[in-house]
Amino acid sequence: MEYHAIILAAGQGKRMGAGKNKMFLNILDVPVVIHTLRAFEQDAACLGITLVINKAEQTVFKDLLEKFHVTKVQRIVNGGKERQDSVYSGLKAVSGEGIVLIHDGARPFIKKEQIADVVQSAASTGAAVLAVPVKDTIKKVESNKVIETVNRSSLWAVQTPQAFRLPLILQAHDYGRSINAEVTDDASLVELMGRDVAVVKGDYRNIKITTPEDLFFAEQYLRALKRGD
Ligand SMILES: Nc1ccn([C@@H]2O[C@H](COP(=O)(O)OP(=O)(O)OP(=O)(O)O)[C@@H](O)[C@H]2O)c(=O)n1
Ligand SMILES: C[C@](O)(CO)[C@H](O)COP(=O)(O)O
Repeated sequence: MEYHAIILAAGQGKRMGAGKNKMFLNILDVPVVIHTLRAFEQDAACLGITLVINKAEQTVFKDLLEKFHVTKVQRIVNGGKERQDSVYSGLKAVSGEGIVLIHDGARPFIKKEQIADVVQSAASTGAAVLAVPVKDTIKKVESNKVIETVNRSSLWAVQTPQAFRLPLILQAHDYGRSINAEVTDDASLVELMGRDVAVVKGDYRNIKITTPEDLFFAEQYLRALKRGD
């Protein structure tokens, strides 16, 4: 099932503390965002990529795309203040009625098989997310004190890609803006409209590079892959 990919790379990387957009940080000499883009570059089902970046970083990104021979980026659009705004900017640039896949540039280890699974699910249900069951005990905490231990049996950690029929996710983002909803993922907006979102089992290795520790683990993981562990 073919799809169009919107790749988000317009954050500031504040939690990484690198003083720059973490998309430019290297994992084994290749920038995070290039690792991510390669997953879609090498997927024949990907019809094209809309890359969402900060306007001020356009030249740097274009140089990286050329240096690493990324050819599927059809358009580059300016990001927004929040992730939600950046997604909206990307959605407005995509046309058609097919499946659109929204993915964090900060998740470089997505695999073609997982992409195919979530796209296939969205094609039949309209909206689908990758997720993995939570492994830790989750507690609500206030002022360094446990308020509640949450029943873990139905908790899943949601990832990206999230895939949608384009008209549905556009409608959901417009609805979210009409009610000033502030969400941290796109499926939340579909849920706010009372529509179902399918969950597709993902992979724990599809981590989001957020803090320095993630970069360390990413490098070790990639070394192991190269060794064939
Ligand atoms: N205004 C924003 C914020 C985030 N992102 C992208 O959304 C993905 C997930 O966001 P996150 O991991 O939070 O990245 P940052 O916002 O850069 O991180 P931080 O919150 O630590 O600043 C990243 O690929 C990031 O580049 C984006 O395109 N536009
Ligand atoms: C979309 C997401 O990756 C799903 O887990 C997550 O919500 C992004 O959160 P962030 O704070 O913008 O990284």
